[in-house]
Amino acid sequence: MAPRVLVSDQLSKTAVQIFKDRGVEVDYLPDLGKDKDQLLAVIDQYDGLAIRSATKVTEKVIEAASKLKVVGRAGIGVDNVDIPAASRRGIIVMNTPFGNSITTAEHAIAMMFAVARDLPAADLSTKAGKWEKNRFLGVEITGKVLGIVGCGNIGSIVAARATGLKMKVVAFDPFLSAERAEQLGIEKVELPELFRRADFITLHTPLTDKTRGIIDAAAIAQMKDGVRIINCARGGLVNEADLYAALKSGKVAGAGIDVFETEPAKESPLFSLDNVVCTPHLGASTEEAQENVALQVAEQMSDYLVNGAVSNALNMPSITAEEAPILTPFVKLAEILGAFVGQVTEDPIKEIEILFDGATAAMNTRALTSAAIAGLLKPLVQTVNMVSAPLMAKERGIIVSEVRRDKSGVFDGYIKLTVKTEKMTRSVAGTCFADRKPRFIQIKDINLEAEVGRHMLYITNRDVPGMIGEIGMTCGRNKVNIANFHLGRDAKGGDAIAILYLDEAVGEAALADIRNIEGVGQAKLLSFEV
Ligand SMILES: NC(=O)c1ccc[n+]([C@@H]2O[C@H](COP(=O)([O-])OP(=O)(O)OC[C@H]3O[C@@H](n4cnc5c(N)ncnc54)[C@H](O)[C@@H]3O)[C@@H](O)[C@H]2O)c1
Ligand SMILES: O=C(O)[C@H](O)COP(=O)(O)O
Repeated sequence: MAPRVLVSDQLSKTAVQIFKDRGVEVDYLPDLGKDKDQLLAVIDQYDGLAIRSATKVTEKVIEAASKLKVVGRAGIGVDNVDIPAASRRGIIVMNTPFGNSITTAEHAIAMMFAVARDLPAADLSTKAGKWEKNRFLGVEITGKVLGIVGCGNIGSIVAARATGLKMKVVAFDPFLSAERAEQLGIEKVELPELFRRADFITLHTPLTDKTRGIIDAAAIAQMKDGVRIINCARGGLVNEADLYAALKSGKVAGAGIDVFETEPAKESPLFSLDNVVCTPHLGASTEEAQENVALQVAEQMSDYLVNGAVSNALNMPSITAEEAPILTPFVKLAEILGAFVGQVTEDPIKEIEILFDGATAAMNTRALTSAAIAGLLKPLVQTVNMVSAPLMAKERGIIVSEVRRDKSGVFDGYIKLTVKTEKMTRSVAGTCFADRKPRFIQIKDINLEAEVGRHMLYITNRDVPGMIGEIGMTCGRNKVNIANFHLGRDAKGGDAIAILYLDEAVGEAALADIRNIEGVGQAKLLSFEV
């Protein structure tokens, strides 16, 4: 059945055409996202949800979305999506990190000019027939210091535009390297210095616990008298009450505000001030940006729903369309290795080490690791998948580590999973041959070669004569047909394992009979999604 997507925000119709062209059914209901009850009522019908900022993807929406696999944000900010809740349910959240950056940077620059020259107030006054030539005395931006808080995609574009306008740019961003600052022709400074030196301040950070209220009364007190502040990033970065007070007192000469603490912002004390220019979250609203983000989100979501390719996901490693076919059998293998240890290990797992040998070391190991953890946790949490697995492992305090190494044996590449509990360490290794089918190649450091079946019996035993016959006869007596029987041992007469691929699952009685065979240690029925 074709996957089905709901577009619940005002996206360009380009998205609809792309979904259709890619074989995805699509319902275009661009106002539905504003009505949370309606969204809750229909969301269980969809595999994908394409949104902008008006749709709030809350934990409640995610709980109701029984089929949902992907949320696609046509834009950058995902603060309207409960990502931890989505991750827990294995739903990928993706955005389009670059599609509207230029447009938003241009809006910040437009705001700066509008504030510097009182354009909206002058426009209103002129249209009212007042011709107040003496009322509006602006400031030049040439030669002024622009302080950029947050110098990522948008902040960097603003920096480039501002230096072109002959401003002196200083920036505060903990992740801005000295080389990048030099490349941009700007000065990297700490926040207090930026506050002290800037004539204009523009914000381009996400809203996080650290950035909330980054512009408040205490910050404003450190600024130059007559500073002008622009916020085209997120409401909440600026404490609006503190900004209002500073605008009233004249400490802040003007502000350009595109985003508000509460949106839609239908009322605000800021609206009463002439020296504030407000827009209704229009940063990304140009024809070009909206085409870009709609096209990109529809392609990314279709790629995922149709081919399993993942790009720009915020809660899962990327898998490109090119690597998806090569990676898929190894994702399955990693999941099966995880499922093996998850089923045979009875004590709580403390640590997981995933060794990527040879060709597998050059693959997308983050995706493979996620798949291995997902397989391992499945016996405990049925709903876990590659998206939710790393978070769930973390929540359970399991330490995960990856090791990559050059080809070390006869196989071109293999994956080995080792888990540690309080009491023991257990490992399993596997590979995929040219037929793309997963095989176990080592269990508990004992070499063997076993295909993976839906139902398997895992037996540890002493290496004594007659064991194969005993196990075979016991299965036969219990009417269990063996499709394949693989053996391995560490030394003659030492520890051995048998792994049997069965036509159907064995019952408890048969398992008890096998456990009663002289020399058998563990006997466990395993099942794999193959
Ligand atoms: N108004 C709009 O319509 C509109 C449009 C697009 C984006 N946005 C918003 O603009 C913001 C920036 O977007 P972007 O694409 O440039 O994001 P980005 O991730 O590329 O850049 C954000 C930068 O902020 C920096 N940062 C994080 N915490 C910081 C802190 N405490 N102090 C200083 N810097 C910090 C990061 O290191 C990063 O470099 C986002 O909040 C996004 O949602 C708004
Ligand atoms: O984060 C973003 O991309 C912007 O805030 C744009 O939001 P919008 O798509 O709702 O205009």
